[in-house]
Amino acid sequence: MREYVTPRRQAPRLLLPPRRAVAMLLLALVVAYAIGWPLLAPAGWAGTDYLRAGLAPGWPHLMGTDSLGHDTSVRVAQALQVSLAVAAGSALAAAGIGVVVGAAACAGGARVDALLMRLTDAVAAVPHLLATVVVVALFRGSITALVVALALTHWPPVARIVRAETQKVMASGYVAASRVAGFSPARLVRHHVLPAVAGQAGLAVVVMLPHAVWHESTLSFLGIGLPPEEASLGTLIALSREDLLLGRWWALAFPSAALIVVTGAMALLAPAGRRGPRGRSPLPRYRYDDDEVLTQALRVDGLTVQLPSPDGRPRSVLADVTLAVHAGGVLALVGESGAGKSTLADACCGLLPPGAQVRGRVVLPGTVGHVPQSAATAFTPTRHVRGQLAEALAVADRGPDARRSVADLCLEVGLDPALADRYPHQLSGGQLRRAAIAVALAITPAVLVADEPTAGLDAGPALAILRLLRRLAAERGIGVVVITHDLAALTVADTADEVAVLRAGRLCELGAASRVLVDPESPYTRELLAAALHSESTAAVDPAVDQATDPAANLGATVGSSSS
Ligand SMILES: Nc1ncnc2c1ncn2[C@@H]1O[C@H](COP(=O)(O)OP(=O)(O)OP(=O)(O)O)[C@@H](O)[C@H]1O
Repeated sequence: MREYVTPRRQAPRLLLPPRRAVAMLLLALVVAYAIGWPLLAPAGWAGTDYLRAGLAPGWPHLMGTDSLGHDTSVRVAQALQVSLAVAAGSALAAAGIGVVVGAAACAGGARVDALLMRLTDAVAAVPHLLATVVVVALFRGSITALVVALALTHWPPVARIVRAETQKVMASGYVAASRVAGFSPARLVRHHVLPAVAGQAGLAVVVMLPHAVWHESTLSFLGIGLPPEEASLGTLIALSREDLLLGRWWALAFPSAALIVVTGAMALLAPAGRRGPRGRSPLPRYRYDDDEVLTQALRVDGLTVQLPSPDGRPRSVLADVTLAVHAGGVLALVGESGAGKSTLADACCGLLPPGAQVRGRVVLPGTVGHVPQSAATAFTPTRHVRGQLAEALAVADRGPDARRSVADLCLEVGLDPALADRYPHQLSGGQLRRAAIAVALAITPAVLVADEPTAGLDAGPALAILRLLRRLAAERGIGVVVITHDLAALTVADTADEVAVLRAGRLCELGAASRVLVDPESPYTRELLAAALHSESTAAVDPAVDQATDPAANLGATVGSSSS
């Protein structure tokens, strides 16, 4: 027995994760110190004054003074100005070059792409520090030379990411739809490519910032960056060697601390991978209770779900939903678009999005199989279906089904096993649905939740899918929840035992299909039925088509017979 209860309210979401908020605060303090302190400090503190040379930290020179009498706090602030300018300049320039090269490689055709990618490989193959040393040696002592050198040696990763991201976006269905709608190339770039690439370019800038600070410090420390009289973290650390011999530890300690703080804060700015809201998995927690005997395959008790709306406030999507699915039975979940059907399916499968607030419970005696609304999302597009089915069989604890093969699974869902050697996009809509059902069945679920398994299919194939689910429920003795808009198909064939009608997140009718579909109590169900029975799809149900698309008859279907 597994029970899913999430009664806890989640804390309101913060604008920024705490780690990045701390990084922003630290950086703001560093920038304020770097810019503000040289202006606020007494005028003479930045100049040479042998009378105050080598003073230890104390009042009024809190960080002490160096061997020429410069106040260390002012020198460190000036050095931070240089480091921040070099870091920001080189990171922005490298990202800019990378974006231009990556986008040009995508837009310029195969030859330009090959040429630019070979150039990218060549630049990436040169050791960064060595290349930077050569460029800086030609223009010694110039901040501009440092920025140019760092930018010229650090753009290749950005170019590669931008090229890959642009290729992915250009191959996507929404760009194809925009092309068909007549979008010009410039509009495609503005609407689709730039928003996708902007995030990666921004990330590249953030990652490059601390890297550039270290490079600048290293070069100046080695004496090939900025001249010694120019304050930079690298030159201050290099000059501190002599002070250290005289016991003036502060000459090394404060520039080093500034270097660690500024690079640490910049590194913390980069986003980390997240597992869910504030690092927690969005999957539900299950509680096992073997003593309780559950007669149903799935039970939902008083489930209330709130999802975050765009303004961040929770919005009620499901309210106090209670229903059950019997083993071997089919429950059809119907309702208008936006009623909350998919949210209920997601709650049963533990797929609610981060930030969802849940009350009530979902009780399952075993595992749950999920057939997603878009069957293609059940598969990795770059791998054959066979490998993915085999993987699903291998990872599942299948008990008595342990010896089943991919072919058995395909035959069970009425899919020609030969079709499993194709990529997902080489299957028709109906074939892909069957393959997605096969993946869900591979784990031998106690309950199968199929979200709109008939969406986009003609009446015949849609009916065949509903009949397949009916047969699976009976043969396997599992509970099936089928979400559908297709009330016409439900009324034509005996495909559901019970029907639950959702309206605006509330259950407005629940009962035997033979009653609800013939003599509904709720006026809303009557409206839904009337609309469905007058739709074109009802008229299109042709017994001959239905027969031809029956699971057994579907074997051997060709790719060209796409039905969606
Ligand atoms: N991730 C989400 N965050 C916030 N709101 C969401 C999210 N997903 C869905 N919603 C909202 O929840 C409500 C119910 O959506 P749901 O997808 O469950 O409806 P549905 O009945 O399955 O609709 P359809 O039949 O069109 O698929 C909708 O108003 C939708 O805008």
